[in-house]
Amino acid sequence: MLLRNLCRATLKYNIRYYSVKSLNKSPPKILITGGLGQLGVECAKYLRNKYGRENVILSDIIKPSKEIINDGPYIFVDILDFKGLQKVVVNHRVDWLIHFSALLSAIGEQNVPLAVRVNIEGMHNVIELAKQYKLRIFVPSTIGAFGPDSPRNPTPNVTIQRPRTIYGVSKVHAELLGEYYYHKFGLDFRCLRFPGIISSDPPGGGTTDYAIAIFHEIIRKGQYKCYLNPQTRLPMMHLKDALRALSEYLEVPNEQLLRRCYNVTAMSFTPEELVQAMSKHVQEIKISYQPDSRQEIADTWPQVFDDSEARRDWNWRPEIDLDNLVKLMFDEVREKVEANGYSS
Ligand SMILES: NC(=O)C1=CN([C@@H]2O[C@H](COP(=O)(O)OP(=O)(O)OC[C@H]3O[C@@H](n4cnc5c(N)ncnc54)[C@H](O)[C@@H]3O)[C@@H](O)[C@H]2O)C=CC1
Ligand SMILES: CC(=O)[C@H](N)C(=O)O
Repeated sequence: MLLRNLCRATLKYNIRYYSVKSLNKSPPKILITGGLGQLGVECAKYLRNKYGRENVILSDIIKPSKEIINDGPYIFVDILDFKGLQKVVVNHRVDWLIHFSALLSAIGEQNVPLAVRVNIEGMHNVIELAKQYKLRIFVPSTIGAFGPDSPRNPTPNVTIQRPRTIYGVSKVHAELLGEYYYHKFGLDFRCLRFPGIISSDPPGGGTTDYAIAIFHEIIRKGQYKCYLNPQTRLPMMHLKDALRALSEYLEVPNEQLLRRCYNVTAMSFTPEELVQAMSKHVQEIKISYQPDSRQEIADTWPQVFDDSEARRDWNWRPEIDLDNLVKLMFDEVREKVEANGYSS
């Protein structure tokens, strides 16, 4: 089954790749903002494989490691500096902008003024820039763009959105602004609402982070104190599926898209179910539960995400289920922990 899915994905990928080549189009020049976070580094690797090393420029306001520099082009870009952004787009002849810079849900609640600046003012800058230079712009949204008034199981693509975090508010603002610029100015705005993304890299301060931290803590110490209740169900996806979704979505012809914002997901699980799946790989897991302020956020978010519109319009299909995710995470995190040592 997995093999069949992989073959189907490879075939699809090749067809798309061939279609770009056969039209004799040169690959797009892509700029990723906020690129040194959980998603950006792997996203750059993924897209460099597809479009060429020099065509994907990673940027952030953080000093990069040697590995980042060796991987491909990296530059300083502060999304709050409009002139600086203009200079980069002009000098590097950017075609596509992938806008990752943001403060996530939990960290955003700790510094609301900064979240307003980065998530809302930053969005104003990049969207104006994309309009001025006719860029294709991708902005990720999130399950956090929904709130207590939204249907939670399942949460459809179009429904009530009344989030209670500044992160969610800023993402609804980004979705609406993007759709407005699309209708008003013809801007090629594309947005996927992601669930919690799981990978071995450190997450940026979200509500779904437990599902990453638990692997690091169990491998290092054999125990984990979870900040969510055992029955808190949230939609999730492995990073590999998220990057494939992003990359496939960016290549869909405009006329095929009936929306500019799509829900995508792969699975939903609770901490309890995750522990159960993990227990097939380790002898003993000591887990305790001590809910904190993130529980209140999780209680307002979707439990099951309905991504049927993405499946219908551009054939979105996740490939990694819970058991595969757990296996991948054990392999990836073990490798990291062994490379960096067990104490932290
Ligand atoms: N990780 C997840 O589970 C999900 C992520 N997303 C979205 O995907 C995007 C990327 O997420 P992550 O990589 O997890 O976030 P992250 O928090 O790991 O990385 C965000 C990056 O933004 C950068 N940044 C902050 N202020 C900046 C500024 N003024 N100029 C330029 N860069 C700045 C930070 O240095 C950081 O490297 C975000 O927009 C997030 O909302 C959406 C749903 C799920
Ligand atoms: C789901 C997200 O957007 C993020 N991981 C968060 O928990 O804030």
